[in-house]
Amino acid sequence: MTQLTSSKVTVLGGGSFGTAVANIAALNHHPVTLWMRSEKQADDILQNRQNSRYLPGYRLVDNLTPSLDLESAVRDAHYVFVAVPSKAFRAVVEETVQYLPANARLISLTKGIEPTSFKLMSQILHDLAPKHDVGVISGPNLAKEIADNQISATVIASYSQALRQEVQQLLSCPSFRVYGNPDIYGVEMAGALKNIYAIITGLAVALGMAENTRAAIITRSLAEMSRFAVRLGANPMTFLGLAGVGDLIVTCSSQLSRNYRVGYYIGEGMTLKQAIKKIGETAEGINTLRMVNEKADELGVYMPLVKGLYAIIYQDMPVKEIASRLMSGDLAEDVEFMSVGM
Ligand SMILES: NC(=O)C1=CN([C@@H]2O[C@H](COP(=O)(O)OP(=O)(O)OC[C@H]3O[C@@H](n4cnc5c(N)ncnc54)[C@H](OP(=O)(O)O)[C@@H]3O)[C@@H](O)[C@H]2O)C=CC1
Ligand SMILES: O=C(CO)COP(=O)(O)O
Repeated sequence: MTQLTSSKVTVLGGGSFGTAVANIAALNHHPVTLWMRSEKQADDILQNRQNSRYLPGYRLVDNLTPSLDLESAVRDAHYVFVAVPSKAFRAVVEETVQYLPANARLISLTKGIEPTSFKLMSQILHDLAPKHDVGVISGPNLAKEIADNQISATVIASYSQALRQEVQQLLSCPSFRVYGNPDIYGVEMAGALKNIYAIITGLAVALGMAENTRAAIITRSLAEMSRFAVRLGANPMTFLGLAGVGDLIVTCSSQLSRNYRVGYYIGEGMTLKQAIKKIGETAEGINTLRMVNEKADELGVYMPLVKGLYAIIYQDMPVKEIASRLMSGDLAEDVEFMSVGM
């Protein structure tokens, strides 16, 4: 692999993950521009070297520069990472493409699915910038732990081997290791789906579930999400890697996960609206749940955990009734992607 020289990196979206990834690239001595829409947050970074709204207490490297001007942020970028929530993704990229240099690589950091089209973020990038190489980063990557330089690993997925290798070099450092995977669809789908199961686990923890229960939920979640994604074309092996089981474990275990906290607060008795307001940041799993529930019906894929959470959140069904339904479904084999248990 050839050594990557200093490259201009731009990250679109100054939330927790955009800021954390921008800081890693800056730590690796690349000049980094972090584009955001809030003047207050940009000033905060310039003056205090921190993003107090999303990553309070973490010092940002000096060669990370905030910007409010999309054109100048993107104009001479080699790598453009997009880290805005999925509901804003298309609009932000639509505005960006007019300024993109011809050889710029586009990489999504977003873990969600576009409503109505059911497109993943890389598919939106392909739609809007068909001549550009596209990639996706996904894995067990809680933003605060990355900002804290805790040892973490992730996956860069792209059909382009050159892009995969470049991004591996761009972001790898002593606390962050980047693996490659050509299965862009599987990696991206895994990142979107695991948010649903984090909500379920958070809810179950708030209701006092035992450790056996958590292990059963996580494992059956993995079977369910793989079954769904494989039906749509993903490689099942991807789900045994960092972007699959890795991200599922961390998001179903940590209070740092916003999706897990949504479930936890609902388990404590809040309404969905109250839980979202309390978190005040992006929790993609809520919208993903609605879309996947509908798509599972359309495709005829068996997804009892998705169905159960949907019934609890959107149809006011009591958790006890859903749990007892899950435990009395048809008995099935364990280790098989198309199994129908739980
Ligand atoms: N946080 C994490 O640990 C991880 C997050 N991700 C994924 O990254 C994506 C982004 O999440 P994250 O950074 O955590 O989210 P946050 O909620 O922390 O921040 C969202 C950011 O997007 C900005 N934004 C929202 N809408 C727009 C818009 N229309 N135009 C411009 N900027 C906009 C917000 O700006 P403003 O402040 O002005 O509203 C804010 O800077 C999500 O899909 C998430 O799943 C992936 C891995 C880890
Ligand atoms: O994707 C994440 C960790 O990999 C972050 O999860 P949340 O969006 O639930 O905080």
